[in-house]
Amino acid sequence: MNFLIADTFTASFNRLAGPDQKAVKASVFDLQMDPAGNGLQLHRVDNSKDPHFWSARVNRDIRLIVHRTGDSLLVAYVGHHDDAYGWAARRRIEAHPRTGAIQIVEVRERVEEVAPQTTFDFTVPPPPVGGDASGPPLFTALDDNALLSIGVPMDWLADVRVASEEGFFALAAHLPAEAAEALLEYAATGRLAVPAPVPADPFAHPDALRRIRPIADQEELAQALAFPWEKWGVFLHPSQRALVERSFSGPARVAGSAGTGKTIVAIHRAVRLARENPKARVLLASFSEPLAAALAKKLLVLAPETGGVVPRIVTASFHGIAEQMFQLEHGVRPRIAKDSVLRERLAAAAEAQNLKGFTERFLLSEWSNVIDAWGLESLDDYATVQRMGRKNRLGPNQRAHLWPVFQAVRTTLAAERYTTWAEVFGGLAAALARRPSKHFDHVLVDEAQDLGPAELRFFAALAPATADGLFLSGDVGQRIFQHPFSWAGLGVDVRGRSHTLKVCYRTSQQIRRAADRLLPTVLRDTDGLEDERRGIVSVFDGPAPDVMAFGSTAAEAEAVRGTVDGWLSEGIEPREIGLFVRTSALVPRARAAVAGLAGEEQMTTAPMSLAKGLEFRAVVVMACDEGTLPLDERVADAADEAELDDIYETERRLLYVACTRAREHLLLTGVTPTSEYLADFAHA
Ligand SMILES: Nc1ncnc2c1ncn2[C@@H]1O[C@H](COP(=O)(O)OP(=O)(O)OP(=O)(O)O)[C@@H](O)[C@H]1O
Repeated sequence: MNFLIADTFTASFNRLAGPDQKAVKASVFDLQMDPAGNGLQLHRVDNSKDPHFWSARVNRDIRLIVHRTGDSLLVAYVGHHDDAYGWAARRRIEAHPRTGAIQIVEVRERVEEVAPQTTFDFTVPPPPVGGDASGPPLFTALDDNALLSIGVPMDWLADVRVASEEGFFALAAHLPAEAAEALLEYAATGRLAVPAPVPADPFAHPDALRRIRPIADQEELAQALAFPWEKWGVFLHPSQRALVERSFSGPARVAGSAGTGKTIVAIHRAVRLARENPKARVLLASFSEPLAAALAKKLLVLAPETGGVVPRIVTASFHGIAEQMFQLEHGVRPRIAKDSVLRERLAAAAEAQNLKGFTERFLLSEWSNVIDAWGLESLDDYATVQRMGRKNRLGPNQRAHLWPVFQAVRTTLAAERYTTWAEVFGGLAAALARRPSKHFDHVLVDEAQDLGPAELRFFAALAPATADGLFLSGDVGQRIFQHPFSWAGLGVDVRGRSHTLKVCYRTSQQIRRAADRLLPTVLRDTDGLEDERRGIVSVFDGPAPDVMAFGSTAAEAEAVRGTVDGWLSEGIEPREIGLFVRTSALVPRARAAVAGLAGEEQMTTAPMSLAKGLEFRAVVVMACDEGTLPLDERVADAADEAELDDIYETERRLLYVACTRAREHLLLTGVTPTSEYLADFAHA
């Protein structure tokens, strides 16, 4: 007997109160042990169009809906008595006649009963569902054949044909996800997804697996029920699953814009690799300590069993793992020169060498991004380095003037036993590359777009040069800390092994679409890999983001406070609210706006650079003022037009990262004159 659970079950289970959940768990475990359902008073749901629905009694009020066919038992839904029966009455579970994937189809006639015919009422979606008197139909060019090929159920063909842009999301909620996504992608790009081949077993279809998962044993069932709100723990998009399961002969990369589940893929992949080889040691690294801690927490969702694979999966920040490896190599921790030390040594060296015409900020940036990042050791190296991303054309004379300053700083730092992160990464890379035996069997790196050259070398040296040795996930559109450089040039060639995720799970369609306007539709990295961002779709919709400009910071604070207060009264928890500003110095402006609101201390207020990897139900991006975004000091330091372009681009990306942390609500505010980016953001 195949025992399966559907995402509709975990979602409904998640909505129940604690004691009911406990009772449901016990019943589901019983059912797994004894699929005949003895003791659960199984009986057929007779007012359903589908004769295979049965209900099981959990307690006086709660009913479990299961679907029995041949030798399969699918746990489909759970709810209070009437709700559970009503759900089953409005559903059929069947293989789609064209794609062959098992679908949970909402029966069309019943939906009409739920949303009765209205003549002209915008509060209830006017039937046909998704149609809208004010907008032209979106899919008239697609005939039944085309609609069936992407998995639109027969019941819904007529509705899709008349759906307008405004009404589409009302309709999408009734469609199987693969059909809704394919239609959204078509609306954005004019391209229709190519259907997957029809498998012999309808439950094995990739689109069926995203909503229905076979459960092999009690352990898997326990895992599936332990964290029902973490849907990703059980149900993956077919494109995510493919990247989790696939074996790559060399370094591989998953790309995709914000919220497409790159981190989720990396975590699943780490667990898959650790499970497959009981001896494998796996490293799962991310940009910062908080992000590494978040990875560790998510790992427990996939592998909650004690013992098991988790102890063999090391989660660490980039710096954290480098520090550990450094200690192993040298027996001491590295003494890292902070920026303040570097700034001071650079200023001293510049004065000693009588260097004129370069700002302190430029010297630090040139040191960090060129001299130190690439480990340059001579004027010859400096004269020929490509200065990728620092496109300014420093002539040979300027470089010759600058070099003695940098050389003096190197000497001073060495004498003081200081080192830098780039030196630590570079030194370790050189040492580890020579080792035949590696510390880890698989290295997975999240937020890889912000790896510097020395860091990339380090991770490449840490990973074995075998299949599935190195896996990187990241989004070029979110690169905010590093200048671009060629990965292939450093031996990490992911061409042919790079895949882009296109379904956004985090951010509503409205917010994502607005944020996407901040970036070009196609991003190309230095190795020529293209990231096409037009066909991205979000799986849910919500209110459009708001953009507001004010005459003073006081007026801005008042409006932000009003909006946040509104969110709180809607039931959004304070910890689900984030306020971001361009710099740390502006954080007090955000704090002042929420001062005195209930739970203000639980709200995140931070500079945008710390927003990466996080997510909130509601986000405010404040202080988007002219001079702040892009940041005047950075702009003033640009050596030429090309470098200015680069600064404008990274500043845009910072805003993109901050905005895409929002799931449902987003507000952008500034004091007039506001940041020029707000206009890009607001224009449709
Ligand atoms: N298959 C899935 N089912 C349900 N939710 C998912 C799925 N995949 C991802 N998510 C959710 O989508 C959100 C974004 O996922 P994740 O953080 O992995 O995206 P990301 O691509 O790494 O984002 P970013 O680039 O912005 O850091 C998370 O809340 C995650 O739980």
